[in-house]
Amino acid sequence: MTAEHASAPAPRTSPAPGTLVVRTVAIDALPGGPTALVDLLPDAHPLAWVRRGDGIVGWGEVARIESWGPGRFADADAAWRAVLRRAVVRDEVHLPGTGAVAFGSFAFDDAGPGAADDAGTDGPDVADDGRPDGVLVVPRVVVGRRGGTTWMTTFETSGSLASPPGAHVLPRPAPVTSPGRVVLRDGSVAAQDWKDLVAEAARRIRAGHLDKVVLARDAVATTEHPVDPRYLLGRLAASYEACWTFSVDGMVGATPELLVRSEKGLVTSRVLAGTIRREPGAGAPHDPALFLAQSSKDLEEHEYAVRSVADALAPSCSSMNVPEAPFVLHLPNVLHLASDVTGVLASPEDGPAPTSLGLAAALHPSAAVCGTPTADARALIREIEGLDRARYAAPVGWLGADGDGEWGIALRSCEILPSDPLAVRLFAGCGIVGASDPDAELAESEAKLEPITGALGL
Ligand SMILES: C=C(O[C@H]1C=CC=C(C(=O)O)[C@@H]1O)C(=O)O
Repeated sequence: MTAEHASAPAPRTSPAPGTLVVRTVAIDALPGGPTALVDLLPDAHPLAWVRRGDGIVGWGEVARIESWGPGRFADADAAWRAVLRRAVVRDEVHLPGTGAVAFGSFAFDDAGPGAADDAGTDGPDVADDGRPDGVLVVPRVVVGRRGGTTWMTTFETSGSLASPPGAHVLPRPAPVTSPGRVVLRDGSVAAQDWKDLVAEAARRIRAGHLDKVVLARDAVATTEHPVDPRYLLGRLAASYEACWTFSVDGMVGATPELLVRSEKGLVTSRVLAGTIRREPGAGAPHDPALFLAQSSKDLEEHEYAVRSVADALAPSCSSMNVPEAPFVLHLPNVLHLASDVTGVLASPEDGPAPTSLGLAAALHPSAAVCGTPTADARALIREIEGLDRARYAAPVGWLGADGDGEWGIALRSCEILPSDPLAVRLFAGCGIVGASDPDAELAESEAKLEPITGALGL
């Protein structure tokens, strides 16, 4: 069913769906290591969803689905199913990520391009570029690996299943290029001014207007040479193995937060909120993990995030497991409080179960990136943040033909601006509660920028 929204343009599939011939075959094992898949990617528009060396990468584009506004998820989901109705698929491997898949990236906000400009944003001109609020890219070639199995999927608009996959031989991509000298500057809101926003948000929370809000900031990196996304991907995949390294339509990053995975009826979400820097400097606690696990401010932030995920998943699940206490996730830059929420997808009597993208839509925006209550937090973000979040903090991932898939929250990420290949916009946000300290939050946001600044060579 296509969602209808008066102000948003209708979704678009280009080229218009014809018959798609999809074929997956097993191929020889790749070398081991976390970058084996991303090392295959060509420089133009690489697609990636990789963790610990497994996952899928893709290139080329056989179809693109674009959607806008509040219906961006449902419209994209419906358009994907329309593509699949005309697809002929032969899958000789049958693993998650084999057969027909599309890579997707969505905007954080419902309001569409320009929303933050109305709030007086003074950043780079990225909002009114006419870009869609959601995109699903159907590649020409996918290579995937899971456990010991490696496969290739080809997508063709002509040909037959009898013919061998057109690109059975793995490509030898052009050498990865360095961005050269990189200069980082403040984005929409100067770092020092951002602390005032944090103080204002904490004041409103203490005054009882809301419980929690996540405030984000951006920074802009300008580079000497055009940014080769693979330069970032290789470094992120090697350094942040516990994260999902992604690249979809110019959005590149390594997120530690899995919004939802739906696989054969099992739903999983890794919820993160509550953070301590790895090297917080003088006066730091002797054992940061213990400090974090006992920090009432961080436990409060975390509890809101877990609750929002559990509440959003509950209507779609017949049973759920919500851990009583979080564990501490260790990353090279920060430690997080983390909870893995799992559920069994219910089979509704009145129609199909939601796809992974439908579940992502129900979960977005969780309290890990927005706040509690959601509507109040969103309103405060729009009022004071002064930032067009674009696709930061929104679902990014992949969707399969059976609706299974994985969607991360696009954190620890950057947007390679289509309008300027020498500019990259980086994002980081922090959960604010009544006890939040502006200096500590600014330092935390700097630590959250590190995956991308490090990948850029800064
Ligand atoms: C919003 C971000 O992180 C979220 C995820 C983990 C921990 C968070 C925190 O402790 O504030 C944030 O909720 C970000 O990295 O930009």
